[in-house]
This record gives sequence, structure tokens and C-alpha cells, in this order.
Amino acid sequence: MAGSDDTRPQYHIATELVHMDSDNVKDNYNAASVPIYQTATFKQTQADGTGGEYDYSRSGNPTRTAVEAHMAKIMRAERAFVVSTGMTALDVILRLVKSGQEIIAGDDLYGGTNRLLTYVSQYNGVKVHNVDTTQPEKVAERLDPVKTRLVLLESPTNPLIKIADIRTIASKVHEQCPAALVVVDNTMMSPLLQNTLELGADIEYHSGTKYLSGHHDLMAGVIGCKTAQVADQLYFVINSNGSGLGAFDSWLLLRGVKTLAIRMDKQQANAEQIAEFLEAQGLKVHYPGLKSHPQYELHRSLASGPGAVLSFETGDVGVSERIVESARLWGISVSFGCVNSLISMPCKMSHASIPAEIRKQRHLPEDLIRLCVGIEHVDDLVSDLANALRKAGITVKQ
Ligand SMILES: Cc1ncc(COP(=O)(O)O)c(C=O)c1O
Ligand SMILES: N[C@@H](CCSC[C@H](N)C(=O)O)C(=O)O
Repeated sequence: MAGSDDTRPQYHIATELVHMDSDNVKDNYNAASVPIYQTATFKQTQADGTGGEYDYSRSGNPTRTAVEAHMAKIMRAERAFVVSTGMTALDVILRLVKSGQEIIAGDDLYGGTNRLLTYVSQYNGVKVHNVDTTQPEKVAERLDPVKTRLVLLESPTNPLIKIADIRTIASKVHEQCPAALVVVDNTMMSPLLQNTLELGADIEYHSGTKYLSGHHDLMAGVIGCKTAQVADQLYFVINSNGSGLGAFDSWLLLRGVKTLAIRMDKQQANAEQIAEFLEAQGLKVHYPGLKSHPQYELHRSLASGPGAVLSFETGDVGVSERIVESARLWGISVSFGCVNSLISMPCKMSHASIPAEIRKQRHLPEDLIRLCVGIEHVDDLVSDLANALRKAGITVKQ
């Protein structure tokens, strides 16, 4: 880990989230909160343009450096970067892939990720294989020691909450394709619940728009790299295309991440109760905290909790629409990871950019409802959901 000090105690992640290493916060006045360096350029002392630690905010900014160093510590990364959105994080990573090379990705993945992968396959001469990542052998079948450059995983997947055995897949990839990189979108778990670099990934990225910030008041992406070599390549891209996060949003992200543990603990506890309530109604619920989840044990071996996003099927699109529109506390909205609870229909919202025939091929149910559980009182959330189910014609057992 960058800048690690062997004599420093290793604290629990909930503690690490709150405390910043003091050498990451250089400030003339000992400000308790990292200052927002809202500046495009920095004065130099030498005629050759040197003499200052920073020269231009596209290349580096002290507020951004502070949150990047903090995220590297939290993710146990050699180096971390913060960029303008989660999709920008993926876009920066995809610059590592050249024409003629191949990517292996899941067949259940965020709609925007699918859209960007489709773009690179159409315009950049990159072949993308979409496979069922719940089966490591399906990934292994597509590995090519010469062509495979990236293996891109989500676990749990968005929106069907399937689990990829990151550990097994990473070891197969590294064994068969030493030049390939394993990349994991860890947005749904956050670094609090799952550390994918320790599970074998080379790059972990997040939509910082979600749990890391927690309040839906900014867009951000976070990338953690296992090696300095990959980090140098990604920094070159970020400096070249100007995708680094601005100072104010860096500051907001840093403020948000400090409360990640307390938010996620509450959101997850609520989600567990809501998943049990829905399952008790006879609905098909996708949530790795339920023993009925086909990969319950696998998920427990990868992560320290099931998180706070779940989805369920009603068997009828009209019924699902009535449930979504009848909820009062659950806001109809895309995104997740915020303190307030959200309800959505992925096929009509977050995953609408995946063409209908591909959604069908990949068995993405049109009636699927996704719940992103917040920190409200769980009784209010259950009661609001029960009312919505009743309004949609479902008999509710309490
Ligand atoms: C799993 C996942 N990864 C990445 C993204 C992209 O993040 P952003 O919206 O910050 O670009 C999203 C949602 O947008 C997502 O759900
Ligand atoms: N209209 C947006 C939809 C964003 S979905 C955001 C989030 N990842 C989710 O899963 O809810 C788009 O076209 O990208």
C-alpha cells in the first residue's frame, strides 16, 4: 500500500474510514477539514515551470490527492484515483485495451457498462465476450493468452444480484493469461464489505455516486490499482483526458466516505428484514443475505455482508408497475447507495439502454423490481411496501 507505515496499528475499516493519515493533509493552518483548493493553476517559483508540488488541476490538485490517498488506504490499493463518474472510471480503464484485444465481461451487468462495452466493440475493434460469470469455467473457456486483456466482473451483479467467484476467476486468469487484468466493479458492496484487490483483482472501481458518497449529491468514480505499473498507465490517461474529479466534488466525496460504515450497517440491517418480508410473501427474491440465494455460501466467503440492494420478481409487469407507483416512502429513482430508499424497474430505467432482445437473451425479467434500501425506520419501509403490494392486488401475510 502506498505510503504505508509498518509501525502504525491496523485498525478496523470503520475506523480507517473516519481517520485520515495526517501526511495526506498538508495545510498551513492545521485545518480540521481538508481545504477545497478551488484553483485551476498553481504559481511556480522557477522560470522552467517547476518549484511547486502542483502545476495545474487537471494534472493534480491537493483536495483530490487527499481523497485519493484516503481511498487507496481504504481499498488497500497501491494507488487510487478519483474521476468524474463511475462510467468515467470504466472509460479510463478501457483505454488499456488496444484494437484486436478482447474483454470478457458478465451477461448480467449495469446497463451503462453494457453500453460502453458495446461502444468499444463497435468503434475500437475490441471483441467483448459476455458470459455467465457465476460459472468460472465459462470465463476460462474464453481466455486467450494472446488476446485477452481485461476480465470485467460485477459481484453482486446489477440487477440480478448474482455472485462471481472472484478468487477462483482471478487465479485462473492470472495462470492462463499473465498479461490480462482482472477488473472488478465493487460499487454494490463498497470497500467496507468486500476487498477485491485482496481477492485477486488487479483493478477495483466504484461509482462513487453510490455508497461512498451516500447522499446523491455528487457524481464520482474511484479506481484502486494493485500495482504502480497499472497506476502509472491510468494516471497518464486521467491527466491526458482531464477526467480527474474537481476539488469541490473531491471534498464532498471525502466527507461522505467517513460515514460509510454507519450508513451501510443500517442499510444492510434494513435490507435483511425487507428481503425476509418479501420472501415470506412467496415472491422470488434475489439477495445474498437469504439462505435461498443459490450462492449464499460463496458470497459469505468473499464479502463480510450482503449489502443493501435486492431485487424481486412478481411474475407480471403490470403488477410490478403498480407496486412501484403505489409506494410512497420508496422513491422511484435510478441509482442506489443513498440514505433514502429507492424503488425501480431495471428494464425500464437503469438497464433500458440494453436492447430488449438482448435483455431477453440474457434472461433479465421485465417484471423485476429493484430495491435500494436506505436508513429509514425499517417498520415504515416494510409497512409502505406492504401497502404497495396490497394496492397491486397481492395478499400480504405479516
Ligand atoms: C454497478 C454500477 N457501476 C457503475 C455505475 C456507473 O456509475 P456513475 O453513474 O457514477 O457513472 C453504475 C450506475 O450508474 C452502477 O450501478
Ligand atoms: N439514464 C441513465 C440511467 C442511470 S442508472 C444509474 C445506476 N447505475 C443504477 O443502476 O440505477 C443512463 O442512461 O445511464
